[in-house]
Amino acid sequence: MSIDSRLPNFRALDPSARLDEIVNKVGLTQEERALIAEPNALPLETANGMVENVIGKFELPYSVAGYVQINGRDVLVPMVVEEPSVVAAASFMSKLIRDAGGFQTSSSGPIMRAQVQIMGITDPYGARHALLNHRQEIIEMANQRDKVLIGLGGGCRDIEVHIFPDTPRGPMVVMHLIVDVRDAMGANTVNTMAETVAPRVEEITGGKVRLRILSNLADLRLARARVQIPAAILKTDKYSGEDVINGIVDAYTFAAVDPYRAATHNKGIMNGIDPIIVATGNDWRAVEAGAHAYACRDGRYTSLSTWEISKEGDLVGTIEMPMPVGLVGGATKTHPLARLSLQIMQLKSAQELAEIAVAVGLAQNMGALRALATEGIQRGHMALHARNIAIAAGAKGDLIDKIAQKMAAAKDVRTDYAIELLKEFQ
Ligand SMILES: CC(C)(COP(=O)([O-])OP(=O)([O-])OC[C@H]1O[C@@H](n2cnc3c(N)ncnc32)[C@H](O)[C@@H]1OP(=O)([O-])[O-])[C@@H](O)C(=O)NCCC(=O)NCCSC(=O)C[C@@](C)(O)CC(=O)[O-]
Ligand SMILES: NC(=O)C1=CN([C@@H]2O[C@H](COP(=O)(O)OP(=O)(O)OC[C@H]3O[C@@H](n4cnc5c(N)ncnc54)[C@H](OP(=O)(O)O)[C@@H]3O)[C@@H](O)[C@H]2O)C=CC1
Repeated sequence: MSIDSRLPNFRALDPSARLDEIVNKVGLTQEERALIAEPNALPLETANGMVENVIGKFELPYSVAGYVQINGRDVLVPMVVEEPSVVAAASFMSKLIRDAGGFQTSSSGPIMRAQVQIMGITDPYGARHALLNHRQEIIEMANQRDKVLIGLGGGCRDIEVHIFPDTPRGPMVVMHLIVDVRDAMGANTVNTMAETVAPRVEEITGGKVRLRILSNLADLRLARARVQIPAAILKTDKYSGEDVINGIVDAYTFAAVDPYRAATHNKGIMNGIDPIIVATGNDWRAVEAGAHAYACRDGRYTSLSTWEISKEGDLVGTIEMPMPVGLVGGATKTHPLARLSLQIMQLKSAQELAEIAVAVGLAQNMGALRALATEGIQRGHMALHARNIAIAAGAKGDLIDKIAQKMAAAKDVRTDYAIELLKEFQ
């Protein structure tokens, strides 16, 4: 079913009316609606089965970003995040990008690496060749364990052997299993394979296998997004489109050359990505680890995105990064709201989810750079953060927005001012 991801006036509705709009657009049932609306989406019994030492549940806001259009397909994007202005910026930039034709995305196959560390070897180059001579046998052995994955067209595809000839503990050989994990994130899948082949690896090399674990530097599982936006779409009351474009490209260049800035720039990208990873029950630590390791792959930490100016003078943004996410496995099927998030996005494959995540990451990056390079981050962000401050100061009901608006208008968003205003209004 194709949907319309535009959400005009959505922000003006109350949460229940917003939910009705999403239910209607996506065609959710009343039972599914109730899961989002009611406070017990994740039963304690399920939570207790997910992790250890559970004493309760910790809730976060569940939002939907609008206007996202990817390769011509409209997608409503669920986001779970505690930080104000993230969802607003994702929607706003997706709206501008949509007017310019939307996101173009692509991805590599869902390929993960597992590492098998081999110690106690005096002839690491000889061991490498021995392992490569047994390549087919090792692949077949790895594939014996997971019939479901093989049935789905996945499985171990290849091996690589890396050598560290001179470590403080002597020569180290590291064999990689290169595994197509289909629609899973794949950690458990590849870890099982690595443990399965380890005894044979010891026989082949005469060494001692130590670690058998996936690598979170998922550099064979890349997702990409590209946008091209004419200056006319970017102009504001105070800035010409050319000013905005030059500001964004200068801001990107700062991140490209300076790791202190790149860390913040990439945090802005992850502002768009992490909330989708959380909303779908995926492993955000794995995504974060992969992102930052990839940002440093040439030995110098740099930007995960690029911003350039096309021949026509348009702004061109791109992003390419690891995106190890699944539609099955982990908590994706255990957490009822994670299942619903996948349904809201109407996903058919993990690669589609990966592409949506990086597209929203790119939009989020554009939102932050656009604000930073023009009026500054505080106007838009602090106006929304003011509601948090008002709540922290003790405001309830209508007073939250009243106090937040007053602080934003005065450009003075502080808890002590909020407390002062609360006393005035009460
Ligand atoms: C915050 C905005 C979007 C306001 O921007 P604005 O110009 O006030 O927005 P607007 O009122 O003209 O609305 C435009 C659209 O934005 C959306 N929108 C606007 N407001 C809302 C809202 N309340 N609730 C829901 N949606 C909202 C909404 O889609 C709306 O269109 P509509 O659907 O109404 O036709 C803008 O100022 C912005 O994009 N700022 C950047 C915010 C940002 O990056 N936040 C991240 C937190 S800061 C950080 O952690 C990262 C950083 C900055 O350090 C990274 C870095 O340094 O690179
Ligand atoms: N360093 C890290 O990042 C680590 C992360 N983890 C955790 O591992 C979990 C993810 O592991 P993962 O292997 O994805 O999870 P699971 O083991 O839960 O699920 C993967 C399994 O699902 C089955 N499956 C069913 N349908 C499909 C399909 N369409 N595509 C692929 N597989 C399918 C497969 O076989 P079958 O049915 O036979 O199982 C596959 O092995 C996360 O919770 C993560 O936090 C764990 C260790 C380390």
